[in-house]
Amino acid sequence: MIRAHTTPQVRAAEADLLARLPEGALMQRAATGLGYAVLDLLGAAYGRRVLLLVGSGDNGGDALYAGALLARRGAQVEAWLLSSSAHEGGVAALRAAGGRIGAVRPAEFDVVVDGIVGIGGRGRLRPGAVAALEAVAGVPVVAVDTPSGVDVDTGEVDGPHVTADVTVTFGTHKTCHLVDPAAQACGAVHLVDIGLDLPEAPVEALQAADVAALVPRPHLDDHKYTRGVVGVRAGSAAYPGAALLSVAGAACGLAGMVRYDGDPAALDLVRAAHPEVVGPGRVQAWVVGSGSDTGAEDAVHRSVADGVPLVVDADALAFAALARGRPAVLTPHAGELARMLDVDRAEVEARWLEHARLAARRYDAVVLLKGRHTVVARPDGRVRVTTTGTPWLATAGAGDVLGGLIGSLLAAGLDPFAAASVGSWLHGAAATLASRHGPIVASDVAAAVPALVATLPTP
Ligand SMILES: NC(=O)C1=CN([C@@H]2O[C@H](COP(=O)(O)OP(=O)(O)OC[C@H]3O[C@@H](n4cnc5c(N)ncnc54)[C@H](OP(=O)(O)O)[C@@H]3O)[C@@H](O)[C@H]2O)[C@@H](O)CC1
Ligand SMILES: Nc1ncnc2c1ncn2[C@@H]1O[C@H](COP(=O)(O)OP(=O)(O)O)[C@@H](O)[C@H]1O
Ligand SMILES: [K+]
Repeated sequence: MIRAHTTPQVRAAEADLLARLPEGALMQRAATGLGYAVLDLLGAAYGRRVLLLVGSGDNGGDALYAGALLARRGAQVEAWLLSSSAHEGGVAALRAAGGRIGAVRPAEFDVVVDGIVGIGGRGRLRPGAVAALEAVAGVPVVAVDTPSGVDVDTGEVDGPHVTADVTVTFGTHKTCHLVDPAAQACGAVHLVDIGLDLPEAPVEALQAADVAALVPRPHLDDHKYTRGVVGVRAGSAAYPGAALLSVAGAACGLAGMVRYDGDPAALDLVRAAHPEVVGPGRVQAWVVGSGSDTGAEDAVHRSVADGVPLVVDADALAFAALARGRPAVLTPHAGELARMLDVDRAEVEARWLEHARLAARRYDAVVLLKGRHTVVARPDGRVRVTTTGTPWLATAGAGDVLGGLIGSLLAAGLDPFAAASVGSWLHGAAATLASRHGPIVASDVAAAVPALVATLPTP
């Protein structure tokens, strides 16, 4: 599991550790990890030209000590101090190692180390820092802890900021490493363990081993009904394709059986494509809404009346309030969530975390906000971010497959938060598997799920 802690949590853990360690030891751990990460990116130190952008705080201190490490290995290291003060020990260490402090010609560097500001940043980047970023445009950047200019604890971005190739963070991930738009500014994120003892994290991201432990697997004595039956109320005469794709997601083999309860003409198409699918009957979870057209409200009503967990997608999201307080997963994209909350889509896309949490609280259900890094929020504010996937997944019908997949996990007995986050992880990873860097369509994603599940580590 990747865990993202808040700045106050990190500060508290840092204070605890600082009290037990010799002075400066924590920064040395951070700077050493940073120095080796820069070395990795450069391939070698000797003769390489490194520019440090140094702010007044400990973030700049990390950059200076890492610069000293690189200078001792033969790199030409220069520091551009952006503030009237800088970490004194770091400045002395860089000087002692042969690094230079002062006037720089930015175009000539192999890498820029962004030590402008880390978890101590407040508000927009100052003009001096913005000018420095403009001067080094085009040079690869390693960000220290966080890309300067992004909001560390929300993942929001308001104004100029660093766009890094690599971000080296310390002790734990922060929200900005997972949640867009800030996550897009991080590049590859490397975590350096500095020994912090941290509490439970409010934001996390499942990894393959976590999914392997959560994904339902049949027991020796299972039969199809004990594995769970998922029902699909999606598609209509106008949109039969939505029925096919929702069923394709539900019929990836993770539940024991799939029922289709919708338009008769769509049922014929569903049966032709998925002969194993049966008609209406008792289920352990419903998937409602995609392509339901005018039938969405009735479908939500009947599914809620059944008392089993449900996925509410697409057309049915307009009636999501009917599922309030039920075990439910609502699966809007940004435009749909904007309508559910009566705000502009741009507001949702600027503040993913805030809006996913707000909707989860307001609808008293798990809300899965679809995007590049999908955000899954519980009513109590706990969040999982999906980091699997590929931009090729932005294709019509991909959301229908996701709804069906999550429904099958609900039917198999996962709670809504687990079903949504595991389903989203599998969906993204299946898309990557199917795509192999090339185009895919929604049905390819569903077709790749069984092979993907087979590659998961055995828990
Ligand atoms: N926590 C840990 O466990 C460990 C933490 N470590 C490291 O410490 C870092 C945190 O250091 P920190 O607390 O000194 O704050 P930091 O991010 O350097 O910034 C503060 C200074 O920036 C300035 N400034 C503020 N806003 C600004 C803006 N918008 N635009 C421009 N400047 C701005 C402001 O300056 P001032 O207002 O004084 O001019 C303020 O003094 C952390 O990210 C990690 O790298 C590791 O070494 C070891 C383990
Ligand atoms: N840029 C992107 N990178 C990765 N995944 C994306 C990106 N854009 C969208 N997605 C994913 O693609 C899917 C699109 O679903 P949705 O918007 O509901 O489409 P549709 O309604 O056509 O099915 C979602 O799972 C979403 O998370
Ligand atoms: K930084």
